[in-house]
Amino acid sequence: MSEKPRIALIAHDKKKIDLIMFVREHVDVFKKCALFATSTTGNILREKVKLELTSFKSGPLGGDLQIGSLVASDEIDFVIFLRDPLTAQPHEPDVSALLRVCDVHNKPLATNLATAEALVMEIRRFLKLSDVGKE
Ligand SMILES: O=C(CO)COP(=O)(O)O
Repeated sequence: MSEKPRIALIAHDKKKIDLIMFVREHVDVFKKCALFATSTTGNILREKVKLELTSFKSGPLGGDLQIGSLVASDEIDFVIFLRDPLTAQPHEPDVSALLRVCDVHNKPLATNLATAEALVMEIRRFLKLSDVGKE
């Protein structure tokens, strides 16, 4: 892992509120990381949590593939992708491609909140941050 963990944050529309609440809860961690996001997810996190992120195109317009490309070139360490398993996505092939490339390159990937919590615990340990002072 690089000195500053590099994390991609993505959420499908029905999961965006869950992601905002999750990121708020662990904002002390996320502030110490380099963050990447798809367009709408990034805009919402910037507005609601005041985080700095590098954002790419919206998922349906190729953003998942752009993030997948960073995973393939080892420019991302963790992916938190709260996907909506109950709604058909027009860009499902792109979603699958991103999940696949994470497996190909053995990148930690959380697709639900329970796993995202486990990933953040690991990042806290890496950053030597306790969870006592978290918001
Ligand atoms: O669709 C997405 C992931 O597949 C997310 O894209 P947005 O962040 O632009 O909504």
